[in-house]
Amino acid sequence: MSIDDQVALGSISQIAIPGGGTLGQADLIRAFSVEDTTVRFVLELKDAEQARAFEPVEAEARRILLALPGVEQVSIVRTAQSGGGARGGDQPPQMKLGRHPKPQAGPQQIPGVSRIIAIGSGKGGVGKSTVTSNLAVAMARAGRRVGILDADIHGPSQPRMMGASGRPASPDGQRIEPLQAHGVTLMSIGFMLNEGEAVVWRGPMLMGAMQQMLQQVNWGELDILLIDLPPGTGDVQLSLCQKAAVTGALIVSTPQDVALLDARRAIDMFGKLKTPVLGLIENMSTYICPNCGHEAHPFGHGGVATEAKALDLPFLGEIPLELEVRLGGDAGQPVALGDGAVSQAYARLADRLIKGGMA
Ligand SMILES: Nc1ncnc2c1ncn2[C@@H]1O[C@H](COP(=O)(O)OP(=O)(O)OP(=O)(O)O)[C@@H](O)[C@H]1O
Repeated sequence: MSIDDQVALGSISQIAIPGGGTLGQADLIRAFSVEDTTVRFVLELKDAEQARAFEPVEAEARRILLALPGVEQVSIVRTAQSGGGARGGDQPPQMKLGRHPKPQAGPQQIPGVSRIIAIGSGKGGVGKSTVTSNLAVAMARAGRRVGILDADIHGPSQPRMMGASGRPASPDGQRIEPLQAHGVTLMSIGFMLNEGEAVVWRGPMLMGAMQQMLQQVNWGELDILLIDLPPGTGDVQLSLCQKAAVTGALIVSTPQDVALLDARRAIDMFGKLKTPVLGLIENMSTYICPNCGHEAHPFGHGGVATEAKALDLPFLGEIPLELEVRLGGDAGQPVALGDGAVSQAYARLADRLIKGGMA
């Protein structure tokens, strides 16, 4: 049965919203679409606080839509990407980051966060940040409560990839309110810096900054927090695994030998830090020419699966090389929001992690 999108939209317009009025009056619904049996839309909200307050509205909308004949799936994403107002505009929050770490007895849990997964790579530029943002979106679409901590101090790219340009607020200078983008709770070390500012923390200062990002951010209730690490095997990885109870690490690599060699070093490092490696992901695997459909393998193919086998680690899947991935990343609209081949590859990856109890 085909679903009339105006009927579907109209069915949720009378839902009462926090602060008075109805969803329809408040004009908060964006990108409403109906495809086959799935209804999708974005609820565009002002900030993290409003995004939280709208949880019951989302639940009610889901309930009403699922009761409509023909609707089998509902995907609602709450975003709060714009700066301004209570979130502190375009200035970094008034909170000093990069102080000396507080003494702590071993790795700590983050209150409310069930699992922490670090995403690492040996080599730079293999797509670790792209995989992080898309995997987060895919898991959010699968109904998980997901956060991203962008800890790539040398080149934080999550704000751009997730399209979050505002600044988090820290009203009391002690706690930080993360942003929301595409249904994902987001904090980046990049939000704490002025544009063009370089980070030169090392050793203890870096450890203090990592501790603050983990413990002083109001993460809320999350099923999973993904941590986008800098490439390689440095201080951030060390700080993270010493400060936080990391459930495990995912390693992203392209299939060619040089990348795999570096990936092996990263795997070795996580072993030394006693952080289990949950599996390997091959990025930029197959390239299918959009014009003629020819399949090519610019970086080789299957190298990561072979490596995983040799190291007796799970191979979690491969992500094709596609122009849409880069365009989506540059535009702040991760390709996993759509329905193409790459989005499906991410949905499979998310499903595998969820079914494996890792997310
Ligand atoms: N599957 C893909 N298809 C096409 N382009 C991709 C793919 N994966 C990543 N890219 C592009 O490759 C570039 C590098 O990706 P990304 O920044 O995610 O890598 P990284 O490993 O996090 O890099 P860094 O070393 O800077 O942390 C980006 O421009 C991204 O859009």
